[in-house]
Amino acid sequence: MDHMVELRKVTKRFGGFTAVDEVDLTIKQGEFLTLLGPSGCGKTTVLRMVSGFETPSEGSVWLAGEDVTDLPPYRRDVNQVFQSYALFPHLTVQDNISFGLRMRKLSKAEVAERVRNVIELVSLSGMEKRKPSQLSGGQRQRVALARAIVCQPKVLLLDEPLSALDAKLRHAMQIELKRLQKKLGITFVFVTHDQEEALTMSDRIAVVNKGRIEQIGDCADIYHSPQTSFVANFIGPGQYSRCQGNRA
Ligand SMILES: Nc1ncnc2c1ncn2[C@@H]1O[C@H](COP(=O)(O)OP(=O)(O)OP(=O)(O)O)[C@@H](O)[C@H]1O
Repeated sequence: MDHMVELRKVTKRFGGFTAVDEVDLTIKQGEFLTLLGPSGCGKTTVLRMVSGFETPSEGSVWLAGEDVTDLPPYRRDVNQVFQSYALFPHLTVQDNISFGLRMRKLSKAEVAERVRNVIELVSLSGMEKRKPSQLSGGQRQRVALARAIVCQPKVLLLDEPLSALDAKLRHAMQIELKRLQKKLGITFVFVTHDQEEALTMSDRIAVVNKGRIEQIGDCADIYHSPQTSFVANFIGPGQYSRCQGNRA
């Protein structure tokens, strides 16, 4: 199945307010797709309809060719990394990461093996017994990421996952995250309001404004051929070097 995530004419209203307005979006298997737009434009609401925490007012949501519009979150093969990380403070790194697997009733040996692999993948070896309070921001972010990928979801949703990090660490994690995504082949739907971050990481970018997708395309499309004045102004000059780094 080439189309991993599909939104068909999805609208979400909160009372009389339309937060998401007839959005059509198709995301390919293994793609890194970023929803980019200013605060309040509807990015998180789109993500929440993919995860199932929000139900569309109109339209349908499809995952791997299946209409999941009416399925609850736990029946969807997606996982999410939150801005706040949402780690359990009383559990060690190891136990935070294995939590979801233990709920799935896998054998102890299999859980241990998967956790070991993923800890190595996100460079947290040696930190297994620490609690979140004994970690730096970047290390906590890695735990959150490890916890999300250890269950091997088909789709990973990331809502501003790097926004709590300082600029230097943030840039390092952008590169790291992109590398991991390619290696794992998981479809990523990434939310940010940061143009530079979107250009650095994405295969394609959907620019969102007032609940609508204004334009969707790869970095070069968005940067060189903005189709609306909103896209042109929002992307702004001077960001293209990021994009070229990404294409290498
Ligand atoms: N449960 C809700 N009830 C009422 N309005 C809501 C609800 N959730 C979101 N909204 C409104 O819908 C709009 C889109 O919100 P959303 O969180 O999707 O934006 P966003 O683009 O993710 O913004 P940010 O970058 O600030 O997180 C906002 O105006 C918000 O106030």
